[in-house]
Amino acid sequence: MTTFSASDVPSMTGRTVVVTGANSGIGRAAARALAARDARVVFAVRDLEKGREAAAATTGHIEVRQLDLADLSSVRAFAEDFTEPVDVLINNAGVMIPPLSRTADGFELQFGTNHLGHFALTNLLLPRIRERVVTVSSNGHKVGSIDFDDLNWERKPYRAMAAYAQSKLANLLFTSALQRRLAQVGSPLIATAAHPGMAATNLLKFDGRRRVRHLVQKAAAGLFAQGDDDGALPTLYAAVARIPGDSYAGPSGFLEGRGSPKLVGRSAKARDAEVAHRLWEVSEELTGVVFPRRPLQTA
Ligand SMILES: NC(=O)c1ccc[n+]([C@@H]2O[C@H](COP(=O)([O-])OP(=O)(O)OC[C@H]3O[C@@H](n4cnc5c(N)ncnc54)[C@H](O)[C@@H]3O)[C@@H](O)[C@H]2O)c1
Repeated sequence: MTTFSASDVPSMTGRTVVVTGANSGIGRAAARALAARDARVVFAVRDLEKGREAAAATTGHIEVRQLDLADLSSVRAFAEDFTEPVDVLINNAGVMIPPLSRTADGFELQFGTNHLGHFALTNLLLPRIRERVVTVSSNGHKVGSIDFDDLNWERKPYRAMAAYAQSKLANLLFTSALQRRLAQVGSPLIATAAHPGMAATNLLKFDGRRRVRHLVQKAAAGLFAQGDDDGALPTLYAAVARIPGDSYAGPSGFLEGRGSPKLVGRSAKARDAEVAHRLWEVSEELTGVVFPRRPLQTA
């Protein structure tokens, strides 16, 4: 079995890594580890103030830039301002089981933020990406399915957990479809994915509106969850290890938490190439952002 810890991250001197949601949790821990290996790390954050606070507490070459994944105009503005090369993009930011709410463009918040925001960001940055795109999914993808008839919960009663699971399944389908497209155009870039197991981050923050569910989650997190640094290891592994495109990294320890990261399996639904292709096409329509026609890095 491979063993991998933050000290196995190679020197990142001269490399730029963009981490969405780098002000908190797993993203922050991954960003810290990459900065410690001399990467220039761009904190792509919704709240500039929180981003600056997190950056001030991080040693290394950090830049903070505003990005609201729940607003496509913000995603476009971020990508337009970003004219320099990006070696690794880490699509980490996420929201989990909020009450029904919508993005600026009217998408259900979890599908819109976790999937569509990152879909648009990745495709807009792709001509400047040199190595890989890492997208953070979840074990929760295993109970997810993609409801093409009602992706945004406009017709059926809202079930926040099912919407989270759909968005995390979408993260894996996106990774596979992206990898396929990259290979088709002869690009050496790779798309990988990761999940942290369970980590005690702000994602599990107590929300008075869902008292019982959150108390159960808090208890589970207290018993089983890892800290942010351990939770970030699969992300780091997916970002730097010599692994093939479309790899999915997760933890190997007890209850899939703790322990060295390794490549892990995914649900049958996450391996469905037809669904991945259809989701890609629908995501292009919904966001108005397409796989770039401009030349990508080629082998
Ligand atoms: N913590 C866990 O146990 C766990 C388990 C499985 C998967 N994950 C995944 O890990 C990733 C990181 O989550 P975390 O646990 O570190 O939680 P976290 O709440 O600590 O971090 C989430 C980050 O996403 C950012 N974010 C949310 N909405 C945004 C938006 N509209 N625009 C820009 N940034 C936005 C937040 O500001 C925050 O920085 C998520 O994708 C989550 O689904 C976490």
